[in-house]
Amino acid sequence: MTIHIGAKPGEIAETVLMPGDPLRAKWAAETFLENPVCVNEVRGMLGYTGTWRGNRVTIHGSGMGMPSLSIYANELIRDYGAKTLIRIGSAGAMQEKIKLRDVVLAMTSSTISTPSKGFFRELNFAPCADYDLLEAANAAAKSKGISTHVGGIYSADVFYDERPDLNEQMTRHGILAVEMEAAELYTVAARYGCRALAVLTISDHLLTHEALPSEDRQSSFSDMVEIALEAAFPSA
Ligand SMILES: O=P(O)(O)O[C@H]1O[C@H](CO)[C@@H](O)[C@H]1O
Ligand SMILES: O=c1cc[nH]c(=O)[nH]1
Repeated sequence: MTIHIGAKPGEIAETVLMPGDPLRAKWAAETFLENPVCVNEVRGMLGYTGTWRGNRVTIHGSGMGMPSLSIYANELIRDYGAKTLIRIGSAGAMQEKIKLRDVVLAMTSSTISTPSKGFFRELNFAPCADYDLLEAANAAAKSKGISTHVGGIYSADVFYDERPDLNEQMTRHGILAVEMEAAELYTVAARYGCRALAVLTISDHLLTHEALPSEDRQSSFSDMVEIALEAAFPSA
């Protein structure tokens, strides 16, 4: 057990899928895993371990924002031995060509700040995805015919953004989408020699102001869960 995770030693798999929403962890585990067992309920941050095509997988919530994700990623890696961490999140599109329900694979993520910024000091560390995971996820998405975009995203610290000028610059520089966790996931994974990727579903559009109705969100997330599992276990 750790301060934030109640799982016993051995109850967390080396491969962990991390949605922001703990109820998405429950839904994904019950929908995609065989024999899912709840291994964490501390603070309502649900985590489940089961198998997918014979491979052990944990699906564990990260909470919203980089400080929350950082707590869970650190404990999953340092205390439970997680080696591959794949975020399965929602994101807001920042390019016209990207549509609702499209999938974005984050090659890298720009930020104003991450919880790791303090010790990087003057260095602008460039968080990046694990290449093998990225390539496998792209192949899985293509084989399913899912509309997918690969490139840079923005991990924001705030959901209610007061900097339209900054968003304009990111759109201008090709940033695909905004979410709130990937940069810290990539940074913590890099620190401990782990593999990480963010697979994102577009839930709303910053340019067109369209949004998925809340009742459609969960069903629209199936593609990204399947892509994440196939990326983690490409030969399964
Ligand atoms: O759908 P999740 O994974 O929570 O991700 C996105 O949704 C939340 C904001 O509504 C933030 O966590 C953002 O990154
Ligand atoms: O962080 C997020 C997630 C979805 N949509 C947004 O605009 N921001």
